[in-house]
Amino acid sequence: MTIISPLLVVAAALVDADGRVLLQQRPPGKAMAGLWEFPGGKVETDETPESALIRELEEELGIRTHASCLAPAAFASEALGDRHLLLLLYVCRKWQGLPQARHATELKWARPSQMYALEMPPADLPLIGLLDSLI
Ligand SMILES: Nc1nc2c([nH]c(=O)n2[C@@H]2O[C@H](COP(=O)(O)OP(=O)(O)OP(=O)(O)O)[C@@H](O)[C@H]2O)c(=O)[nH]1
Repeated sequence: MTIISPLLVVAAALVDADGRVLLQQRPPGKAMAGLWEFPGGKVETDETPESALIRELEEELGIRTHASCLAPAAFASEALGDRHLLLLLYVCRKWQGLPQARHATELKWARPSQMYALEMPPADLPLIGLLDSLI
């Protein structure tokens, strides 16, 4: 039997006062370039999922938040090349700073209903409806 090692990724649905969610566009040169995704990234050794997400939000957007502001919301489980992606999605409504695209090509605020018209990674598609029922 082949053991597929899971790739643990954390991501945030940052929700604004109008119920819109921040998406970022993956830059050229990265896998899935051009697709719109939730900010986040891989959980590194010795990190908790929450500390990894706090680090990624600071690196990618220049915003600061706290573990108490990260509400576990949904997860996705999807084959990704020779790995298996486990993506943990948190809802976050409270952060400090104005999100800036430090790594992404562009940022966009979108309601879940608008996400169906955007190109997003396959793992994210089941998350859209779940998010819609949560925010
Ligand atoms: N951040 C994020 N990653 C996602 C989403 N959906 C999804 O399939 N992924 C996948 O999860 C993996 C996250 O890796 P990444 O490359 O963004 O992570 P990272 O910031 O640690 O990048 P690095 O490897 O350049 O250091 C990628 O394979 C990415 O395609 C999503 O909504 N947000």
